[in-house]
Amino acid sequence: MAELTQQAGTAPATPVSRPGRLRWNAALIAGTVLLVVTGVVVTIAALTMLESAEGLSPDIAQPASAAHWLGTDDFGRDLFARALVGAQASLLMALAATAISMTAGVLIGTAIWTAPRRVREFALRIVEITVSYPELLVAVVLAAILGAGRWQLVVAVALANIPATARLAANLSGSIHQRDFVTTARLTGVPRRALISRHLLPNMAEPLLIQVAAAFSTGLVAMSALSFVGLGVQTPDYDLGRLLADALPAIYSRPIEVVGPTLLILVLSIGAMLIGDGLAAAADPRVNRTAPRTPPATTEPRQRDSADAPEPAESSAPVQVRDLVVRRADGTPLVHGVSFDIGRGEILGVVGESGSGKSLTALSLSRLLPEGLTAEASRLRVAGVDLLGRTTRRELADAVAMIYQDPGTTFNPALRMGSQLTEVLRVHRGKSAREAREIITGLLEDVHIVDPPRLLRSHPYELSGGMRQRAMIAAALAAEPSLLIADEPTTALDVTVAAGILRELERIRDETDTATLFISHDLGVVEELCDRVLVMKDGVIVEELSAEQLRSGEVTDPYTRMLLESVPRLSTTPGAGA
Ligand SMILES: Nc1ncnc2c1ncn2[C@@H]1O[C@H](COP(=O)(O)OP(=O)(O)OP(=O)(O)O)[C@@H](O)[C@H]1O
Repeated sequence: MAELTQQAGTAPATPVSRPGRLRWNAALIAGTVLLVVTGVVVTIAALTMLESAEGLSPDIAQPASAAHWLGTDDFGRDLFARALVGAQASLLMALAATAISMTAGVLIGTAIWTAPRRVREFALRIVEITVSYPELLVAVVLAAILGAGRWQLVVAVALANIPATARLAANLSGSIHQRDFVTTARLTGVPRRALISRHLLPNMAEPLLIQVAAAFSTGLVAMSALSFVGLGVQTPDYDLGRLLADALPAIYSRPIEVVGPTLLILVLSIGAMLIGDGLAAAADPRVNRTAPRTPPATTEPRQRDSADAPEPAESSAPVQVRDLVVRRADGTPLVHGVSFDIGRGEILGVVGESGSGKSLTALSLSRLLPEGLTAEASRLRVAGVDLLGRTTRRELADAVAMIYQDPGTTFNPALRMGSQLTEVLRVHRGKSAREAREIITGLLEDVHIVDPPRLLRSHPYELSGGMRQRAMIAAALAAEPSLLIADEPTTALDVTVAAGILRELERIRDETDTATLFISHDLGVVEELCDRVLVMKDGVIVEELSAEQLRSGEVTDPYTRMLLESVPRLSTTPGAGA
């Protein structure tokens, strides 16, 4: 098996998003140097030049000279020192406003995405409405309400900046929410706080850093503007805006008075903008890649009114599905009354063309139907858990585990594999981190990972597609699920790697009691792997076959026959195919 020899650290077969590694570029370096140098200079100035900046002296209204680089004002205060000290005040206020607006905005934005659907839609609308008002206008109104003063100014500008950050955070959460690793985390019952701190925030870091730079730059300019028009810092305090306002009356007679504050506003805001541009340029475009097929929602299937349906036959199978119907919000059925069982240690294949309802059937069993879709059935059970009633996250996690098509989206790119793979054991089984690592190491060995400790130390992007898919299988087995749903688990893998994954599924069938629902387009794979096969078309099961019937071509439905005929076969008969 080709991928077994591939160790962590080699090039991945299927690249996944790779957050966190900052790639420096000219804009980022220039912006950082500009801001850091200015920050250091103004901080030193605030500590050492306070007397020249604020002490009265007889040298009033002096022109620029070696002693006073920008001259002095009408009270004999050194304008260069005042500009530097004022810049420090502006810098600190802009940092405070940025910290407040970013914290509040990110909390609001991520909370919106973990809220119930109606609350979320309402909150998103409110955010959209508030974003439509220009920030500066909102800051002016708030500053007028709060009154003049340093902290009032900080609060006004911070509040005005919150909607933009909240919208960005909500949009980012929305897109990350749809990725498989978040779906998995929800399926395994990861608490909401951990979902936000472990899975959402680390994957939003890059765009949020860019937003920090933008919020700082616009905040600094807004504060300076408000102080300039008299709504911010008041005499005797001063910031850059206040210094500009003080210089205004003498703008024609002594224009040099505006030079210091103007230059410092420019330097600080350009520094922040360069950092923002640099971060945007450095951002790995793959970070925002989303390849979700199954947006999460814990839609609870409804008990179907089965007055005219026949009484379901008693069955001891761990997975029992009767009369499953999945509908759109407008009532249109997408899956029409599907029924099947899966026995212990049995692999049931589901085949059919794209859109035939395979995934929706599987997602009904894991309660992860996309929003807007509802499921009804007269029976929907996995290992005694009635999915038509109320179930806890833990019951669901014990009952069902999923392996997805694209191992590149299955794991959170920001976390090491060890932390993710042990999550279900720590969350559900109450295992200590050490116990969880031991168990998962054993499971990784079972799925033929050569060096489990090394894999546990790696980030997902350091692994090949085959290794990630094996790790996904190990994580799924950690929950000891009664039902394993494998939704086209080999589609994104090359043939050799795919063969290894199929062998793992066979091994699970042979060595455990786990029932497997194996979804595939590929009838060739299904006839090799599965014990039984359901053929779906337009949301209906058109035929159910044993693997033997499929192999020998004993099919009755024309659609199945057509699918069979489309499977390429190698003939070993001499002369055949010539
Ligand atoms: N969120 C949704 N809203 C509305 N219709 C949907 C939604 N998800 C799927 N459908 C529709 O339901 C039908 C069945 O989709 P499903 O994803 O189950 O098909 P599938 O057989 O798994 O296809 P594929 O092999 O391409 O994954 C399709 O017609 C699809 O367009």
